[in-house]
Amino acid sequence: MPVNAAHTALWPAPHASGAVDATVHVPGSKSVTNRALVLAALAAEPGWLRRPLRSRDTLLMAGALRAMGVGIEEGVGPDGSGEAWRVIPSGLHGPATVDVGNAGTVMRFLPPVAALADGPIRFDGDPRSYERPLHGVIDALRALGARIDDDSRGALPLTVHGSGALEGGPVEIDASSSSQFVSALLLSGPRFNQGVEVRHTGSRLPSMPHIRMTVDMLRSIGAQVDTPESGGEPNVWRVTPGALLGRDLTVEPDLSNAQPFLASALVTGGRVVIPDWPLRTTQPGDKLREIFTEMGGSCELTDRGLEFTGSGSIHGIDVDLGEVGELTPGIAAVAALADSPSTLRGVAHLRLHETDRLAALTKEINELGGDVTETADGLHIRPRALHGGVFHTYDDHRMATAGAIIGLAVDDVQIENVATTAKTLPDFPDLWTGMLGN
Ligand SMILES: O=C(O)C1=C[C@@H](OP(=O)(O)O)[C@@H](O)[C@H](O)C1
Ligand SMILES: C=C(OP(=O)(O)O)C(=O)O
Repeated sequence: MPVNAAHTALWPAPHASGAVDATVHVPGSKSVTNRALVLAALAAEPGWLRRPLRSRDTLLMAGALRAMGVGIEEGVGPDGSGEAWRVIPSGLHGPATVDVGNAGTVMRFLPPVAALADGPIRFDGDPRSYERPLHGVIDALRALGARIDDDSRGALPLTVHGSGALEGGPVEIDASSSSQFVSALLLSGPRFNQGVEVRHTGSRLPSMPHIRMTVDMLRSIGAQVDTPESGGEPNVWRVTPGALLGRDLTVEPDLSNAQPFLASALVTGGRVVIPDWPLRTTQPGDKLREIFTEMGGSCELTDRGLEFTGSGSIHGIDVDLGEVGELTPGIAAVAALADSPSTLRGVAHLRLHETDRLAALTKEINELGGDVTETADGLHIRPRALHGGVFHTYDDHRMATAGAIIGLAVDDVQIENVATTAKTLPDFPDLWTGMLGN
């Protein structure tokens, strides 16, 4: 394989010379953008998506839907303001090839869409995508009537032989390795002949806010969804078949990508404002208001956005992150700089994320002089004086931002392949140096 210069490049993580005081406009949510694209593509009429995130994961989603026949055009929204995509649904068809990259949302949300297309849709992606769990989606689709060739591995690469429709109906899955299995089946459910009834049979289910996001977004375009929270059975979600409306949706800022900026206020005893922080949201990043407050900050939602202030001290935390697993790398980075130990629990499934995040965080923080140990389902972090060195990212955007957080407080930290932040936040290096006033 040719050596990719971007991969080996080292980015000197800026050291903060004083308390940060900045307003940071964080681009749109990956999870909202990719759900909105799928739902708009399945709708009965065109829709608008304003302020969509433009990053590797969302451009892969848009490219895949275009390959299946969906129109996604650049434009300004109906009110004339802001960048927007106009999504024009059409008869989904193959043959087509989908590159999922290493995007969980693309590899899991699109096979059910492909089952509704007419013709074969081939799915392939980065080497890591072959290792990420997909069996829940594949097995469920087969049980619901789809034909899939996957070389019996239950993983990528695979081909979905769509026949233009899917019977649907009740299905059992074990989604303990990824909530995205549930979201994937629910998102396409309104277009299955019988809708879908998903029953999760595993002992635990991570990332519940992301399932709530799926349900909320389905309901907002006219789908009928019964959930455990709306009086249904525990662990059962039911989507009624029906047409989806074309919507005009403005994407919220990505609150998980706001994390490193908020962390900078904690680490430097400074203040950061994130404009357009939603008052009500299903994004897991909203939990940062609570977690980072417990770790020593304070926050206030004002008409300027979320104003977050660090006190100058960082406290350790004992917290179950099972609902908000994608926040783990950033919390681990802050915890490594705290005045007391931390225990992060409930995140065993992170071993199958972009990289094995528990192993990667342990190794990289320890190589800077830290004292982190892996547990069965998380990390113990005992803060120690850290020193500079190379912080490897393993093609994981959240490892890169975690390293940048540590670099604020520790001299001479170099981030290998900071360009991997393009997965969800291509502007990260510029936003980071801009925030620091460089
Ligand atoms: O549905 C989504 O948009 C996501 C769900 C979560 O996945 P897992 O349940 O696999 O952790 C999360 O970690 C990921 O970043 C985004
Ligand atoms: C786990 C993540 O992404 P994905 O959507 O690829 O699962 C993440 O963004 O932290």
